[in-house]
Amino acid sequence: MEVNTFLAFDIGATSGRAVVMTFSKDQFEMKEIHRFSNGIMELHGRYYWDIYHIYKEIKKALCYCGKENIHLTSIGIDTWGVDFGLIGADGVLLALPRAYRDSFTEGVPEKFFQQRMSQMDVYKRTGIQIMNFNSLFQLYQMKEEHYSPLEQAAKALFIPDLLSYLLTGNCVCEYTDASTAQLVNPYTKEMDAELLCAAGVSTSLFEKIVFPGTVVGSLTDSLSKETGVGSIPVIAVAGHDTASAVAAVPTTDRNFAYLSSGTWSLMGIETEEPIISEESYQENFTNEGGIDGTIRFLKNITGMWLLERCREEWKREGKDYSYTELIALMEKEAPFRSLVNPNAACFANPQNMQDAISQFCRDSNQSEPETVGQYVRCIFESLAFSYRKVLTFLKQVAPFPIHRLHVIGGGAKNDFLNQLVADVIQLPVVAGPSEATAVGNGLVQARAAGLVCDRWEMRRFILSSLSPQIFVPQKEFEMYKDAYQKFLSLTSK
Ligand SMILES: C[C@H](O)[C@H](O)[C@@H](O)C(=O)CO
Repeated sequence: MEVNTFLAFDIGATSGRAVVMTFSKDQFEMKEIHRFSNGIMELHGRYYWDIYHIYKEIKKALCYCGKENIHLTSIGIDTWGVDFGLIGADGVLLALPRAYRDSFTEGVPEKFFQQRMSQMDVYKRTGIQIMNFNSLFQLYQMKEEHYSPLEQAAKALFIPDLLSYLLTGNCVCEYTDASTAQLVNPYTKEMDAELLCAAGVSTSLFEKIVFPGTVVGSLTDSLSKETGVGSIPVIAVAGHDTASAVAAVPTTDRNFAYLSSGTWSLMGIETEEPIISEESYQENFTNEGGIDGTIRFLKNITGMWLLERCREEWKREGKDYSYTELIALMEKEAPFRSLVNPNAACFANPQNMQDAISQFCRDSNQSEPETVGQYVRCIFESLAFSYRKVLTFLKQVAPFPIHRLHVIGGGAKNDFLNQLVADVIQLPVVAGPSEATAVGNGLVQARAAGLVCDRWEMRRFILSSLSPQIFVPQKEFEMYKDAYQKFLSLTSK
Protein backbone atom coordinates (compact mmCIF):
# COMPACT_ATOMS: atom_id res chain seq x y z
CA MET A 1 0.00 0.00 0.00
CA GLU A 2 1.47 3.36 -1.02
CA VAL A 3 2.27 5.61 1.94
CA ASN A 4 3.07 9.30 1.65
CA THR A 5 4.65 11.26 4.46
CA PHE A 6 4.64 15.05 4.66
CA LEU A 7 6.54 17.27 7.09
CA ALA A 8 4.61 20.39 8.12
CA PHE A 9 6.34 23.28 9.91
CA ASP A 10 3.80 25.54 11.65
CA ILE A 11 5.60 28.53 13.19
CA GLY A 12 3.64 31.05 15.24
CA ALA A 13 4.63 34.17 17.16
CA THR A 14 5.31 32.33 20.41
CA SER A 15 6.07 28.73 19.38
CA GLY A 16 6.84 26.48 16.40
CA ARG A 17 6.18 22.81 15.73
CA ALA A 18 7.15 20.14 13.23
CA VAL A 19 4.42 17.62 12.46
CA VAL A 20 4.81 14.46 10.38
CA MET A 21 1.60 13.50 8.53
CA THR A 22 1.39 9.99 7.05
CA PHE A 23 -1.23 9.30 4.38
CA SER A 24 -2.33 5.81 3.41
CA LYS A 25 -5.51 5.19 1.30
CA ASP A 26 -8.18 7.39 2.98
CA GLN A 27 -6.70 7.92 6.38
CA PHE A 28 -3.97 10.14 7.78
CA GLU A 29 -2.05 10.06 11.01
CA MET A 30 -0.09 12.93 12.44
CA LYS A 31 2.75 13.04 14.95
CA GLU A 32 4.42 16.10 16.40
CA ILE A 33 8.16 15.36 16.23
CA HIS A 34 9.54 18.69 17.42
CA ARG A 35 8.29 21.78 19.27
CA PHE A 36 10.30 24.90 19.98
CA SER A 37 9.79 28.38 21.42
CA ASN A 38 9.72 31.51 19.31
CA GLY A 39 9.58 35.15 20.25
CA ILE A 40 10.64 38.66 19.34
CA MET A 41 14.05 39.97 20.45
CA GLU A 42 14.86 43.59 21.26
CA LEU A 43 18.14 45.09 19.98
CA HIS A 44 18.96 48.80 20.37
CA GLY A 45 15.26 49.61 20.69
CA ARG A 46 14.22 47.66 17.60
CA TYR A 47 12.41 44.30 17.66
CA TYR A 48 13.38 41.40 15.39
CA TRP A 49 12.63 37.70 14.77
CA ASP A 50 15.65 35.43 15.34
CA ILE A 51 15.26 33.71 11.97
CA TYR A 52 18.51 31.70 12.47
CA HIS A 53 17.07 30.20 15.68
CA ILE A 54 14.00 29.10 13.67
CA TYR A 55 16.25 27.74 10.86
CA LYS A 56 18.28 25.69 13.37
CA GLU A 57 15.09 24.25 14.90
CA ILE A 58 13.86 23.29 11.40
CA LYS A 59 17.18 21.53 10.80
CA LYS A 60 16.80 19.63 14.10
CA ALA A 61 13.45 18.23 12.90
CA LEU A 62 14.93 17.28 9.53
CA CYS A 63 17.85 15.53 11.25
CA TYR A 64 15.34 13.61 13.38
CA CYS A 65 13.58 12.42 10.20
CA GLY A 66 16.95 11.44 8.71
CA LYS A 67 17.98 9.51 11.83
CA GLU A 68 14.56 7.78 12.09
CA ASN A 69 14.58 6.93 8.36
CA ILE A 70 11.31 8.77 7.79
CA HIS A 71 10.96 8.95 4.01
CA LEU A 72 9.46 12.35 3.33
CA THR A 73 7.42 13.11 0.20
CA SER A 74 7.73 16.87 0.79
CA ILE A 75 8.07 19.71 3.31
CA GLY A 76 5.86 22.77 3.83
CA ILE A 77 6.23 25.89 6.03
CA ASP A 78 3.54 28.26 7.33
CA THR A 79 4.02 31.22 9.67
CA TRP A 80 2.42 34.42 10.93
CA GLY A 81 1.74 37.16 8.37
CA VAL A 82 2.98 40.63 7.30
CA ASP A 83 6.68 40.32 8.25
CA PHE A 84 9.50 39.79 5.74
CA GLY A 85 13.25 39.44 5.32
CA LEU A 86 15.45 41.49 2.95
CA ILE A 87 17.89 39.78 0.57
CA GLY A 88 20.81 41.46 -1.23
CA ALA A 89 21.59 41.05 -4.94
CA ASP A 90 24.17 38.42 -3.91
CA GLY A 91 21.49 36.37 -2.12
CA VAL A 92 22.65 37.29 1.39
CA LEU A 93 20.08 37.92 4.13
CA LEU A 94 20.82 41.55 5.02
CA ALA A 95 19.30 41.66 8.51
CA LEU A 96 17.03 39.80 10.92
CA PRO A 97 13.39 40.44 9.89
CA ARG A 98 11.70 43.25 11.82
CA ALA A 99 8.86 42.12 14.09
CA TYR A 100 5.32 43.48 13.64
CA ARG A 101 5.08 44.36 17.34
CA ASP A 102 7.95 46.84 16.93
CA SER A 103 6.43 50.30 17.43
CA PHE A 104 8.25 51.89 14.45
CA THR A 105 5.02 51.79 12.44
CA GLU A 106 2.80 53.48 15.04
CA GLY A 107 1.11 56.48 13.41
CA VAL A 108 2.58 55.56 10.02
CA PRO A 109 -0.73 54.71 8.27
CA GLU A 110 -2.04 58.21 9.04
CA LYS A 111 1.15 59.75 7.59
CA PHE A 112 0.89 57.52 4.51
CA PHE A 113 -2.79 58.50 3.96
CA GLN A 114 -1.85 62.19 4.19
CA GLN A 115 1.24 62.06 1.97
CA ARG A 116 0.81 59.15 -0.45
CA MET A 117 -2.69 57.67 -0.89
CA SER A 118 -6.00 58.06 0.93
CA GLN A 119 -7.14 55.43 3.43
CA MET A 120 -10.23 54.63 1.33
CA ASP A 121 -8.11 54.15 -1.83
CA VAL A 122 -5.71 51.84 0.00
CA TYR A 123 -8.66 49.84 1.34
CA LYS A 124 -10.46 49.73 -2.02
CA ARG A 125 -7.27 48.50 -3.73
CA THR A 126 -6.51 45.71 -1.26
CA GLY A 127 -9.60 45.05 0.88
CA ILE A 128 -7.16 44.61 3.78
CA GLN A 129 -7.89 45.86 7.32
CA ILE A 130 -5.82 48.89 8.26
CA MET A 131 -3.24 47.82 10.86
CA ASN A 132 -0.09 49.87 11.46
CA PHE A 133 2.20 46.81 11.10
CA ASN A 134 0.96 45.80 7.62
CA SER A 135 3.94 45.28 5.28
CA LEU A 136 2.93 48.35 3.20
CA PHE A 137 3.50 50.62 6.20
CA GLN A 138 6.64 48.77 7.33
CA LEU A 139 8.19 49.35 3.85
CA TYR A 140 7.09 52.98 3.71
CA GLN A 141 8.53 53.76 7.15
CA MET A 142 11.78 51.86 6.38
CA LYS A 143 12.10 54.02 3.27
CA GLU A 144 11.43 57.16 5.31
CA GLU A 145 14.08 56.10 7.84
CA HIS A 146 16.59 55.13 5.10
CA TYR A 147 16.68 51.70 6.77
CA SER A 148 19.99 50.38 5.39
CA PRO A 149 18.82 46.78 4.78
CA LEU A 150 16.02 48.08 2.54
CA GLU A 151 18.39 50.46 0.80
CA GLN A 152 20.57 47.44 -0.13
CA ALA A 153 17.74 44.98 -0.78
CA ALA A 154 17.12 43.27 -4.13
CA LYS A 155 14.31 41.05 -2.78
CA ALA A 156 11.84 41.00 0.08
CA LEU A 157 10.62 37.55 1.16
CA PHE A 158 7.71 36.97 3.53
CA ILE A 159 8.70 34.72 6.44
CA PRO A 160 7.45 31.36 5.02
CA ASP A 161 9.17 32.17 1.71
CA LEU A 162 12.33 33.31 3.53
CA LEU A 163 12.55 29.98 5.38
CA SER A 164 11.90 28.07 2.13
CA TYR A 165 14.69 30.16 0.56
CA LEU A 166 17.10 29.18 3.37
CA LEU A 167 16.25 25.51 2.70
CA THR A 168 16.31 25.57 -1.13
CA GLY A 169 18.05 28.73 -2.34
CA ASN A 170 14.96 29.64 -4.41
CA CYS A 171 12.80 32.74 -4.01
CA VAL A 172 9.00 32.70 -4.36
CA CYS A 173 6.14 34.93 -3.18
CA GLU A 174 3.28 32.76 -1.94
CA TYR A 175 -0.22 34.28 -2.35
CA THR A 176 -1.94 33.73 1.02
CA ASP A 177 0.89 35.28 3.04
CA ALA A 178 1.44 38.06 0.51
CA SER A 179 -2.28 38.87 0.84
CA THR A 180 -1.70 39.97 4.46
CA ALA A 181 0.73 42.69 3.31
CA GLN A 182 -1.82 45.30 2.07
CA LEU A 183 0.01 45.21 -1.28
CA VAL A 184 -2.07 42.65 -3.25
CA ASN A 185 -5.16 43.30 -5.39
CA PRO A 186 -7.75 40.70 -4.22
CA TYR A 187 -9.34 40.48 -7.69
CA THR A 188 -6.20 40.08 -9.84
CA LYS A 189 -4.28 38.39 -6.97
CA GLU A 190 -1.20 40.33 -8.07
CA MET A 191 0.99 42.92 -6.37
CA ASP A 192 -0.39 46.45 -6.80
CA ALA A 193 2.36 48.43 -8.57
CA GLU A 194 0.91 51.82 -7.54
CA LEU A 195 0.94 50.85 -3.86
CA LEU A 196 4.56 49.65 -4.10
CA CYS A 197 5.43 52.92 -5.81
CA ALA A 198 3.56 54.90 -3.11
CA ALA A 199 5.63 53.07 -0.47
CA GLY A 200 8.75 54.11 -2.40
CA VAL A 201 9.89 50.62 -3.39
CA SER A 202 10.41 49.00 -6.78
CA THR A 203 7.96 46.42 -8.19
CA SER A 204 10.92 44.05 -8.59
CA LEU A 205 11.32 43.85 -4.81
CA PHE A 206 8.80 40.99 -4.73
CA GLU A 207 8.78 37.82 -6.83
CA LYS A 208 5.78 37.01 -9.03
CA ILE A 209 3.00 35.54 -6.87
CA VAL A 210 2.62 31.74 -6.77
CA PHE A 211 -0.29 29.76 -5.30
CA PRO A 212 -0.49 27.07 -2.60
CA GLY A 213 0.85 23.75 -3.92
CA THR A 214 3.68 25.25 -5.97
CA VAL A 215 7.07 23.50 -5.72
CA VAL A 216 9.64 26.04 -4.42
CA GLY A 217 12.60 23.69 -5.04
CA SER A 218 14.52 20.89 -3.31
CA LEU A 219 16.65 20.99 -0.17
CA THR A 220 20.16 22.25 -0.93
CA ASP A 221 22.81 19.55 -1.38
CA SER A 222 24.53 20.47 1.88
CA LEU A 223 21.26 20.29 3.84
CA SER A 224 20.22 17.02 2.14
CA LYS A 225 23.51 15.45 3.22
CA GLU A 226 23.74 17.04 6.68
CA THR A 227 20.19 16.03 7.66
CA GLY A 228 20.20 12.67 5.89
CA VAL A 229 16.72 13.13 4.43
CA GLY A 230 17.92 13.60 0.84
CA SER A 231 16.84 16.25 -1.69
CA ILE A 232 13.22 16.56 -0.62
CA PRO A 233 10.94 19.03 -2.43
CA VAL A 234 9.76 22.08 -0.48
CA ILE A 235 6.18 23.06 -1.33
CA ALA A 236 4.78 26.59 -1.00
CA VAL A 237 1.74 25.66 1.08
CA ALA A 238 -0.87 28.20 2.31
CA GLY A 239 2.03 30.08 3.86
CA HIS A 240 -0.09 32.32 6.06
CA ASP A 241 -0.84 30.17 9.11
CA THR A 242 -4.46 31.32 9.30
CA ALA A 243 -4.98 30.28 5.66
CA SER A 244 -3.64 26.79 6.44
CA ALA A 245 -5.92 26.63 9.50
CA VAL A 246 -9.05 27.65 7.58
CA ALA A 247 -8.25 25.07 4.88
CA ALA A 248 -8.56 22.46 7.64
CA VAL A 249 -11.99 23.44 9.02
CA PRO A 250 -13.77 20.06 9.41
CA THR A 251 -16.96 20.87 7.49
CA THR A 252 -18.90 19.61 4.48
CA ASP A 253 -20.84 22.82 3.79
CA ARG A 254 -20.09 26.54 3.70
CA ASN A 255 -22.66 27.72 6.30
CA PHE A 256 -20.11 28.39 8.99
CA ALA A 257 -17.92 31.02 10.55
CA TYR A 258 -14.46 30.18 11.87
CA LEU A 259 -12.32 31.39 14.74
CA SER A 260 -8.61 30.56 14.43
CA SER A 261 -7.62 30.93 18.07
CA GLY A 262 -4.03 31.37 19.24
CA THR A 263 -1.89 34.43 20.00
CA TRP A 264 -4.38 36.16 17.72
CA SER A 265 -8.08 35.42 17.32
CA LEU A 266 -8.86 35.52 13.60
CA MET A 267 -12.62 35.40 13.11
CA GLY A 268 -14.35 35.29 9.75
CA ILE A 269 -16.04 33.48 6.89
CA GLU A 270 -14.84 31.90 3.63
CA THR A 271 -16.18 33.50 0.45
CA GLU A 272 -15.67 33.12 -3.29
CA GLU A 273 -15.40 36.89 -3.83
CA PRO A 274 -13.93 39.78 -1.79
CA ILE A 275 -16.38 41.85 0.30
CA ILE A 276 -15.19 45.45 -0.06
CA SER A 277 -17.89 47.95 0.91
CA GLU A 278 -18.42 51.14 2.92
CA GLU A 279 -19.53 48.94 5.84
CA SER A 280 -16.54 46.54 5.68
CA TYR A 281 -14.30 49.62 5.49
CA GLN A 282 -15.97 51.28 8.48
CA GLU A 283 -15.80 48.03 10.51
CA ASN A 284 -12.21 47.46 9.24
CA PHE A 285 -12.66 43.86 8.06
CA THR A 286 -10.05 42.22 5.84
CA ASN A 287 -10.05 40.09 2.67
CA GLU A 288 -7.02 37.80 3.00
CA GLY A 289 -6.30 35.12 0.40
CA GLY A 290 -7.31 31.48 0.95
CA ILE A 291 -6.73 28.21 -0.92
CA ASP A 292 -8.62 27.37 -4.13
CA GLY A 293 -8.89 31.13 -4.91
CA THR A 294 -11.14 31.74 -1.90
CA ILE A 295 -11.21 34.84 0.29
CA ARG A 296 -10.86 34.83 4.09
CA PHE A 297 -13.14 37.72 5.07
CA LEU A 298 -12.17 38.21 8.71
CA LYS A 299 -11.14 40.52 11.50
CA ASN A 300 -8.04 40.39 13.68
CA ILE A 301 -8.82 40.29 17.40
CA THR A 302 -5.93 40.43 19.87
CA GLY A 303 -6.40 36.92 21.26
CA MET A 304 -4.48 34.87 23.80
CA TRP A 305 -1.62 37.37 23.52
CA LEU A 306 -3.26 39.13 26.49
CA LEU A 307 -3.04 35.95 28.58
CA GLU A 308 0.35 34.80 27.20
CA ARG A 309 1.93 38.08 28.33
CA CYS A 310 0.28 37.86 31.79
CA ARG A 311 1.52 34.27 32.14
CA GLU A 312 5.09 35.38 31.31
CA GLU A 313 4.82 38.07 34.00
CA TRP A 314 3.49 35.59 36.61
CA LYS A 315 6.30 33.20 35.59
CA ARG A 316 8.87 35.95 36.23
CA GLU A 317 7.23 36.32 39.66
CA GLY A 318 7.92 32.58 40.18
CA LYS A 319 4.40 31.32 39.44
CA ASP A 320 4.34 29.12 36.28
CA TYR A 321 0.60 28.44 35.96
CA SER A 322 -0.70 25.74 33.61
CA TYR A 323 -3.87 26.48 31.63
CA THR A 324 -5.80 24.03 33.83
CA GLU A 325 -4.69 25.90 36.97
CA LEU A 326 -5.63 29.26 35.41
CA ILE A 327 -9.10 28.02 34.48
CA ALA A 328 -9.62 26.68 38.03
CA LEU A 329 -8.59 30.05 39.54
CA MET A 330 -10.82 31.89 37.06
CA GLU A 331 -13.90 29.77 37.82
CA LYS A 332 -13.72 30.85 41.50
CA GLU A 333 -14.23 34.50 40.51
CA ALA A 334 -17.48 36.43 39.97
CA PRO A 335 -18.44 36.88 36.28
CA PHE A 336 -18.25 40.19 34.39
CA ARG A 337 -16.46 42.10 37.16
CA SER A 338 -14.27 43.88 34.61
CA LEU A 339 -14.08 43.86 30.80
CA VAL A 340 -11.58 45.27 28.28
CA ASN A 341 -11.46 45.97 24.54
CA PRO A 342 -8.81 43.43 23.43
CA ASN A 343 -8.07 45.50 20.31
CA ALA A 344 -7.24 48.66 22.26
CA ALA A 345 -3.79 50.00 21.22
CA CYS A 346 -2.57 49.82 24.82
CA PHE A 347 -2.45 46.00 24.56
CA ALA A 348 -0.27 45.82 21.39
CA ASN A 349 3.08 45.53 23.21
CA PRO A 350 2.85 47.08 26.73
CA GLN A 351 5.75 47.04 29.22
CA ASN A 352 3.45 45.10 31.61
CA MET A 353 0.18 43.52 30.44
CA GLN A 354 -1.42 43.34 33.91
CA ASP A 355 -0.77 47.07 34.40
CA ALA A 356 -2.23 47.79 30.95
CA ILE A 357 -5.40 45.83 31.79
CA SER A 358 -5.72 47.54 35.20
CA GLN A 359 -5.19 50.97 33.62
CA PHE A 360 -7.88 50.24 31.02
CA CYS A 361 -10.30 49.32 33.82
CA ARG A 362 -9.40 52.45 35.83
CA ASP A 363 -9.88 54.64 32.73
CA SER A 364 -13.32 53.06 32.17
CA ASN A 365 -14.41 53.32 35.83
CA GLN A 366 -14.44 49.56 36.35
CA SER A 367 -13.09 47.46 39.22
CA GLU A 368 -9.51 46.46 38.50
CA PRO A 369 -8.61 42.75 38.55
CA GLU A 370 -6.88 41.95 41.87
CA THR A 371 -6.28 38.21 41.53
CA VAL A 372 -4.88 35.95 38.80
CA GLY A 373 -8.37 34.44 38.39
CA GLN A 374 -9.91 37.90 37.89
CA TYR A 375 -7.39 38.74 35.14
CA VAL A 376 -8.10 35.44 33.35
CA ARG A 377 -11.88 35.90 33.63
CA CYS A 378 -11.62 39.48 32.35
CA ILE A 379 -9.64 38.26 29.31
CA PHE A 380 -11.90 35.28 28.46
CA GLU A 381 -15.15 37.22 28.88
CA SER A 382 -13.81 40.15 26.82
CA LEU A 383 -12.80 37.74 24.05
CA ALA A 384 -16.20 36.00 24.07
CA PHE A 385 -17.96 39.36 23.67
CA SER A 386 -15.49 40.39 20.93
CA TYR A 387 -16.49 37.25 19.03
CA ARG A 388 -20.21 38.09 19.38
CA LYS A 389 -19.59 41.61 18.05
CA VAL A 390 -17.64 40.34 15.02
CA LEU A 391 -20.19 37.58 14.33
CA THR A 392 -23.02 40.12 14.31
CA PHE A 393 -21.37 41.89 11.37
CA LEU A 394 -20.45 38.62 9.60
CA LYS A 395 -24.12 37.56 9.71
CA GLN A 396 -25.08 40.86 8.06
CA VAL A 397 -22.70 40.49 5.11
CA ALA A 398 -22.33 36.71 4.62
CA PRO A 399 -23.85 35.50 1.31
CA PHE A 400 -25.07 32.41 3.23
CA PRO A 401 -26.61 31.61 6.65
CA ILE A 402 -24.13 30.98 9.50
CA HIS A 403 -25.25 27.89 11.41
CA ARG A 404 -22.20 27.32 13.63
CA LEU A 405 -18.79 28.58 14.69
CA HIS A 406 -15.74 26.38 14.08
CA VAL A 407 -13.00 27.09 16.63
CA ILE A 408 -9.62 25.81 15.41
CA GLY A 409 -6.07 26.12 16.76
CA GLY A 410 -4.79 25.99 20.33
CA GLY A 411 -7.80 27.87 21.67
CA ALA A 412 -10.04 24.96 20.61
CA LYS A 413 -8.76 23.06 23.67
CA ASN A 414 -10.28 25.65 26.06
CA ASP A 415 -13.60 24.00 27.00
CA PHE A 416 -14.60 26.79 29.39
CA LEU A 417 -14.21 29.46 26.69
CA ASN A 418 -15.83 27.28 24.01
CA GLN A 419 -18.95 26.87 26.16
CA LEU A 420 -19.03 30.55 27.14
CA VAL A 421 -18.73 31.50 23.45
CA ALA A 422 -21.57 29.13 22.47
CA ASP A 423 -23.78 30.74 25.14
CA VAL A 424 -22.79 34.31 24.20
CA ILE A 425 -23.22 33.87 20.41
CA GLN A 426 -26.21 31.51 20.77
CA LEU A 427 -24.81 29.15 18.11
CA PRO A 428 -23.15 25.71 18.34
CA VAL A 429 -19.35 25.86 18.67
CA VAL A 430 -17.50 23.03 16.90
CA ALA A 431 -14.03 22.83 18.48
CA GLY A 432 -11.00 21.29 16.75
CA PRO A 433 -8.64 20.34 15.36
CA SER A 434 -6.29 22.23 17.68
CA GLU A 435 -3.49 21.52 15.18
CA ALA A 436 -5.61 22.75 12.24
CA THR A 437 -2.77 24.86 10.84
CA ALA A 438 -0.36 21.93 10.60
CA VAL A 439 -3.17 19.73 9.22
CA GLY A 440 -3.98 22.32 6.53
CA ASN A 441 -0.27 22.60 5.72
CA GLY A 442 0.03 18.81 5.31
CA LEU A 443 -3.16 18.53 3.26
CA VAL A 444 -2.01 21.16 0.77
CA GLN A 445 1.16 19.08 0.35
CA ALA A 446 -1.03 16.00 -0.13
CA ARG A 447 -2.96 17.86 -2.80
CA ALA A 448 0.31 18.84 -4.52
CA ALA A 449 1.14 15.10 -4.48
CA GLY A 450 -2.24 14.38 -6.14
CA LEU A 451 -3.77 12.58 -3.12
CA VAL A 452 -6.69 14.98 -2.71
CA CYS A 453 -8.25 17.27 -5.29
CA ASP A 454 -9.75 20.27 -3.47
CA ARG A 455 -10.52 21.82 -0.09
CA TRP A 456 -13.81 19.91 0.27
CA GLU A 457 -12.10 16.54 -0.17
CA MET A 458 -9.41 17.74 2.24
CA ARG A 459 -12.11 18.57 4.81
CA ARG A 460 -13.86 15.19 4.37
CA PHE A 461 -10.47 13.60 5.02
CA ILE A 462 -10.19 15.50 8.29
CA LEU A 463 -13.73 14.61 9.35
CA SER A 464 -12.93 10.93 8.76
CA SER A 465 -9.75 11.17 10.86
CA LEU A 466 -10.46 13.67 13.65
CA SER A 467 -13.72 14.14 15.59
CA PRO A 468 -14.28 17.72 16.73
CA GLN A 469 -16.09 18.47 20.04
CA ILE A 470 -19.46 20.27 19.92
CA PHE A 471 -20.62 22.86 22.47
CA VAL A 472 -24.29 23.87 22.21
CA PRO A 473 -25.73 26.96 23.93
CA GLN A 474 -26.83 26.04 27.48
CA LYS A 475 -27.87 29.48 28.74
CA GLU A 476 -30.14 32.22 27.32
CA PHE A 477 -28.32 35.31 26.00
CA GLU A 478 -30.61 37.34 28.30
CA MET A 479 -28.24 36.77 31.22
CA TYR A 480 -25.32 38.35 29.33
CA LYS A 481 -27.22 41.35 27.93
CA ASP A 482 -26.15 44.04 30.43
CA ALA A 483 -22.52 42.91 30.47
CA TYR A 484 -22.50 42.86 26.65
CA GLN A 485 -23.87 46.41 26.51
CA LYS A 486 -21.07 47.48 28.86
CA PHE A 487 -18.56 45.74 26.55
CA LEU A 488 -19.99 47.51 23.48
CA SER A 489 -19.59 50.86 25.25
CA LEU A 490 -15.90 50.02 25.79
CA THR A 491 -15.31 49.21 22.11
CA SER A 492 -17.31 52.00 20.47
CA LYS A 493 -15.06 54.34 18.46
C1 LIG B 1 0.25 40.11 12.29
C2 LIG B 1 -0.43 38.83 12.52
O1 LIG B 1 0.53 37.88 12.60
C3 LIG B 1 -1.38 38.48 11.43
O2 LIG B 1 -2.25 39.55 11.23
C4 LIG B 1 -2.19 37.28 11.78
O3 LIG B 1 -3.07 37.01 10.76
C5 LIG B 1 -1.35 36.09 11.94
O4 LIG B 1 -0.54 35.85 11.13
C6 LIG B 1 -1.63 35.21 13.10
O5 LIG B 1 -0.70 34.22 13.22
